[in-house]
Amino acid sequence: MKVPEIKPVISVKNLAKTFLIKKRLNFFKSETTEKLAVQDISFEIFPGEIVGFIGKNGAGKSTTIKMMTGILTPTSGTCEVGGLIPYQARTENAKNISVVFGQRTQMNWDLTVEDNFKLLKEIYAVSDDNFERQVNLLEEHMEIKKFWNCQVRSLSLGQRVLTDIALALIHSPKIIYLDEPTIGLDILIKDKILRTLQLINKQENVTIILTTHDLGEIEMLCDRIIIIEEGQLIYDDQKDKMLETFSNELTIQFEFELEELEALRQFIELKKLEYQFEHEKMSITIDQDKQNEKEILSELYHQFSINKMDVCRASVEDIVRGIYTK
Ligand SMILES: Nc1ncnc2c1ncn2[C@@H]1O[C@H](COP(=O)(O)OP(=O)(O)OP(=O)(O)O)[C@@H](O)[C@H]1O
Repeated sequence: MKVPEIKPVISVKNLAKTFLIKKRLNFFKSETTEKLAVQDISFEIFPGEIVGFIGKNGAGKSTTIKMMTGILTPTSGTCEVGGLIPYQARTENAKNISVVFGQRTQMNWDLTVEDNFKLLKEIYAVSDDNFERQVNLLEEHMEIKKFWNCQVRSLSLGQRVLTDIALALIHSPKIIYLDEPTIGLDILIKDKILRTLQLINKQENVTIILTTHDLGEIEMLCDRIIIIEEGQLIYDDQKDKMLETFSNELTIQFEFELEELEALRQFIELKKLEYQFEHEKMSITIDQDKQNEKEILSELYHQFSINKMDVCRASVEDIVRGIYTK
């Protein structure tokens, strides 16, 4: 959708996955039930897009991604990634993609970081020149050489995830799937990881598919948001469009003089605004479809002694919370 005339790098059509769950009732009998994890999902992803895949626990995100990476075979529908059917051409597909799980590592714990990089170089048959170029690029952005001679088991969680992401980029994949990459990490390392992903995306045009429950991460990194709910795709659009469409609410927070409380309350009720207050701090919500924000702000300033005013529009988090609870 960034550049519609370019061919999609991922094309998913009417994808569905049903799991068969066998439950033993007694020694002789068992019962098989079906779990429809993904139903009739279709979308296309274009080279260089950063797409946030979100949804509640158990919504079907991982199952969809597992079909895109070739780990699972769909029950029906099709999925094409870089011109390949991932579950039919797993080895070929693996050369074009990388998968990073925040909770798990693809590195060998007993080897050093350097040895893990060299091992993957051999597995993906990366040439010496490309290896050097990529290691230098990753050093520039992620300072991986600091841990070069460390055994993986001695790394902290943050250092390990950072190194895992760097390692995932060593064969210059076209697509990188990240599943909760920054879970449990402190704000500094999280920021470093997200900035590096942004840079890699810009410089190398790597397509990024990110699954996370951290909507701040989505807000910072993603161009586009796909929401999955009970196995179905319920939202797919550019992040900016989502903000534009749904952020018609504006919250104004300010401090006021307590003796003006009653007059202020009358003003707010007359304007039919929603409000909350605690001590001398007031928060009012303006629905821009129904109320004129400029007029209200100007009247507030002229009629009351207002201090420290903040105007906040809805964030991706507010909007998604609204969509989830609909
Ligand atoms: N191998 C499996 N066998 C049976 N059911 C499964 C299997 N894998 C997933 N499911 C079920 O399919 C549904 C979707 O699971 P999935 O892991 O795709 O959700 P998710 O959106 O990734 O959730 P989370 O955010 O918790 O990781 C859930 O009800 C889950 O219990």
